[in-house]
Amino acid sequence: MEEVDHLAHERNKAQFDVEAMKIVWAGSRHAFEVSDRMSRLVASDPAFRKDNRATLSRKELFKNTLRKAAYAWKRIVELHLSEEEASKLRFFVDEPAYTDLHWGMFVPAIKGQGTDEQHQKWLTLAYKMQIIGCYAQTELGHGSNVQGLETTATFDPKSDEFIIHSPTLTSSKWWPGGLGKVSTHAVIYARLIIDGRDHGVHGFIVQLRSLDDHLPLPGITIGDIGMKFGNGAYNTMDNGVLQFNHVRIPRNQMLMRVSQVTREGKYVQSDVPRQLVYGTMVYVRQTIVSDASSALSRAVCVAVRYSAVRRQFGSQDGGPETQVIDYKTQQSRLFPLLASAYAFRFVGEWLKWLYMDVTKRLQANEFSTLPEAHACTAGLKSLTTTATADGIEECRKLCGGHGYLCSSGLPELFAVYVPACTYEGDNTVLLLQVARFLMKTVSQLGSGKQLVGTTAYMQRAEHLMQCTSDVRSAEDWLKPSFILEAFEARALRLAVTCAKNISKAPNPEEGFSQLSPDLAEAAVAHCQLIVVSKFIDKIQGDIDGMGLKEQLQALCGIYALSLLHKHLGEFLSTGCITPKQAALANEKLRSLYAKVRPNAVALVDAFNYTDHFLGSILGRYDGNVYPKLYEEAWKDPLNDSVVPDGYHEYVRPLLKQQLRTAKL
Ligand SMILES: CCCCCCCCCCCCCCCCCCCCCC(=O)SCCNC(=O)CCNC(=O)[C@H](O)C(C)(C)COP(=O)(O)OP(=O)(O)OC[C@H]1O[C@@H](n2cnc3c(N)ncnc32)[C@H](O)[C@@H]1OP(=O)(O)O
Ligand SMILES: Cc1cc2nc3c(=O)[nH]c(=O)nc-3n(C[C@H](O)[C@H](O)[C@H](O)COP(=O)(O)OP(=O)(O)OC[C@H]3O[C@@H](n4cnc5c(N)ncnc54)[C@H](O)[C@@H]3O)c2cc1C
Repeated sequence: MEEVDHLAHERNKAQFDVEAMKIVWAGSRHAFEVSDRMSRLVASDPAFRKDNRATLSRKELFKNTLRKAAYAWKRIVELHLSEEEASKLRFFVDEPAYTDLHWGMFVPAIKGQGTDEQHQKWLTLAYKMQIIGCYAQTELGHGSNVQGLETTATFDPKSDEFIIHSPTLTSSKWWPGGLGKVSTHAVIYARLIIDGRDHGVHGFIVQLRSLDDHLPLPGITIGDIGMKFGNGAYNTMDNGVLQFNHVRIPRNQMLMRVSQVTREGKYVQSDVPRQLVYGTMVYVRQTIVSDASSALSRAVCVAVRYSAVRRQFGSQDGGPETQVIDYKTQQSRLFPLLASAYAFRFVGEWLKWLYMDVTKRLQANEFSTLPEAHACTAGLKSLTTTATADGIEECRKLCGGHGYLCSSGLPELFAVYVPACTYEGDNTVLLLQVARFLMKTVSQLGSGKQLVGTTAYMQRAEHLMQCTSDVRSAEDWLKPSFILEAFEARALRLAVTCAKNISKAPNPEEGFSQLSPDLAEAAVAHCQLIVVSKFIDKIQGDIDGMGLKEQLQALCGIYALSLLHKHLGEFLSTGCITPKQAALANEKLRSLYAKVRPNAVALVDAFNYTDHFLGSILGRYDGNVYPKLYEEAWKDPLNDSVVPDGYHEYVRPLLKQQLRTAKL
């Protein structure tokens, strides 16, 4: 049967080269080709089927994930895939698994905090998956407060070993992914105790399970922590609980790049800053920002395509009804999310560059950019995951009732995504880290210290503290200099106000605590400025292809001006713009929505997602929604029989009783 493209009329309207945009989205032609090849490989292999996840029991679901992970690894080895290809393959398999923690945290923790000898021994095994590792930091009693962890690693000079112990219930490791049922090893974080003295939290490699029969080693109690939010979703992961009862490990299993314990039990701190113990988190936070653009773009792709298919009201003379994407309210909710997906993509690219830069410097023992890398990764992780989780839920609502069906793909996407606001650092806790960095920076203003990187704008504090915007027409709001100045002035003024108020408190810590809600807002303003400025940088760089720049400029304007609209109170109360200028911004925003409207479907096509990856009937490429929704309903196990299980036990007696009552 000939396939009909129900969205062809939308695609024909596009005013830019979609194929060229696919390359901009992917980052380069090479990245596009790898991504395209891997997505097709996964989509065409029935072993990676995922449409039944919501109906499987936890045990079936988990076993299915084990099968897929093993099969994925087999394909990676058979096809000699590079690291880049393998990680794309994993991405398109689209199912959280223990392998994420093995490759995403266990390996990076050893790489970042281990010595050359430790790399030699452990990475060799880990790269071949001859051991499987996880990252066991969080405990039942402490997650955010890493310094509060209670697990102990006590040095025993007699045997040259550490004794790993969980002294309390709250010291049980709790949450690590891959720990519950699969990992053979873990990097665990514990307090280093030597001769009764506590040297704080350090990382140790500990074997948890036998490599022969997978049973926990003596002294180790281990299991899964139970069902999590949503059907399918993150329940493919075995988040675990772990207790140690005086478990001994050799001294050389402490990760010793940052500090060492000698044979004599002497604690030696190297020149490397202690904060490198937190280095794995910096790495993962950076990857989470790119993941945010993937998750948001996926939800937006579904909502845009479906909004173009769905029609409600407005039929005249028997003509077709209005496509819901033509309602201005739909556009004002949907297009800022489309713009955010692009914005997060570009800031994610930049953050990856920043991370690689700081890593190179660290290798050369140059640590000066570490605080900024920490602030940027923490802040952008917080900003993008909050916006993405909220955005996925908004996309579900944008799809009306059908968005609530699992076959829309959106409920599972939300359930699997929303813990990103908590893991790898609670989003509020991370904003307060950014705020500390900002307060330090503000305190250095006027000291003559050169500010660089993302705080360089504060160098112009004298101007930014008193300037008023020169915007005179709606068109002015498209000029990068006007947008940047408004965002810079708002961020700086919020930060300076916080600093002034803190200085009135009895002491800085008390002041910081009292002001923390305002500080979190100042941190958001600073992070939004980073995203806006990186979007502008991207457009000002080399972008080839018919109409691409115009579309990206429109999206950048929508991203910035919709934020301005959302946070209008801050822009007005800090005196960065006037009410008249706010009205002009709104006027511009409306015209940008109109500009994006004919291109909306093509702008989501540029994500190049296969129907397999999207996993959504509403987001199908061909827009053939209704027949497929109808077909899908009949596949539900509840429709296996016409009369449901339980009818004879529970429904029929009820009906009979009502009949009797009726006769009475
Ligand atoms: C299929 C086949 C496959 C094939 C292969 C294919 C490959 C597949 C690959 C797949 C890939 C998938 C990716 C992974 C998936 C992830 C999944 C999710 C997993 C989630 C994991 C987790 O969930 S894992 C636990 C994370 N748990 C936190 O996230 C705790 C937050 N809590 C803190 O992070 C600290 O506790 C907190 C608050 C800073 C206070 O720290 P604190 O108590 O020490 O107190 P302070 O605030 O005073 O900080 C003292 C000074 O340290 C500075 N500083 C602080 N942090 C710093 C830092 N990171 N770097 C530098 N500097 C830092 C600070 O700026 C201060 O500096 P200064 O003194 O100069 O001011
Ligand atoms: C799906 C999932 C997977 C995970 N995987 C892993 C893993 O692989 N390995 C691992 O080690 N951990 C893992 N974790 C744990 C995760 O890192 C922690 O849950 C996270 O760091 C938050 O810590 P918490 O649970 O202690 O939250 P809490 O700190 O208890 O947060 C509770 C509330 O208190 C607030 N709060 C806390 N401290 C402050 C403060 N100083 N100021 C203001 N407000 C504050 C928070 O904002 C939040 O609203 C995972 C968690 C989840 C949900």
